[in-house]
Amino acid sequence: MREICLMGGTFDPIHYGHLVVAEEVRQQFSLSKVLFIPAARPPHKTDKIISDPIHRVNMTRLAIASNPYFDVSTLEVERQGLSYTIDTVKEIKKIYGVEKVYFITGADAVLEILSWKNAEELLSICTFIAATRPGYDLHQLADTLKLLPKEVLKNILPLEVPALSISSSDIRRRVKEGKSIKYLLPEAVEQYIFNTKIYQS
Ligand SMILES: Nc1ncnc2c1ncn2[C@@H]1O[C@H](COP(=O)(O)OP(=O)(O)OP(=O)(O)O)[C@@H](O)[C@H]1O
Ligand SMILES: O=C(O)c1ccc[n+]([C@@H]2O[C@H](COP(=O)([O-])O)[C@@H](O)[C@H]2O)c1
Repeated sequence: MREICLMGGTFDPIHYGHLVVAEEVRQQFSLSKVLFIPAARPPHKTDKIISDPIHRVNMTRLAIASNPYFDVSTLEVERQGLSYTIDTVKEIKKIYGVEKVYFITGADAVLEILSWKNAEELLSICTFIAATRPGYDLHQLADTLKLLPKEVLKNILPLEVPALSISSSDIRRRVKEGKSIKYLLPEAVEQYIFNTKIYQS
């Protein structure tokens, strides 16, 4: 394998927004593997209450089970400290011996890329695929990205994906309010959420 694509996220829970983006990227870039990496401690969410990583890994495994190109890595869950992407990309390169690493982010996340740990180094060893999500159209994204330095810009590829207005926070809120979450995420994940009652307290 020469290239690998990573999809990092809190995945609390994973939903069809994540899955559609990953499948679209896999197809458009003809990739043989997309690795979903649940972040143990997402660096920009230290003030937020996040479900136990075990639950988020379990849900991610259930969600990707039917796609032979998708896999889950527990690398960040096993690592101590905050889940910095630079550390993950370096580790992945070592483990898989790949020449090229892609990292999928939503357009909202990529606009904050310069605040990530060692952003310049990260952008030199990894290509970011910035998927447009609802509210962030591609033209608006391109205009904003123009503000970034040229060296950074060449390693960020904006990509239009079928827009799904789904977010994990909305799903958690719906569960708390006793509303339906059907068709927002895979049925196995929906069952897991109801069996474990993770979002009900
Ligand atoms: N509906 C969506 N379409 C495209 N990208 C998405 C979508 N939802 C999340 N993403 C992207 O997937 C990555 C992981 O997202 P994350 O696990 O934080 O989910 P989230 O739905 O954004 O969660 P929350 O609502 O709790 O902030 C991020 O890069 C985010 O921008
Ligand atoms: O490395 C960083 O500094 C960094 C800062 C913010 C987010 N990230 C990563 O970006 C991915 C999406 O994060 P989030 O918080 O939107 O779920 C996840 O893999 C995080 O670990 C990484």
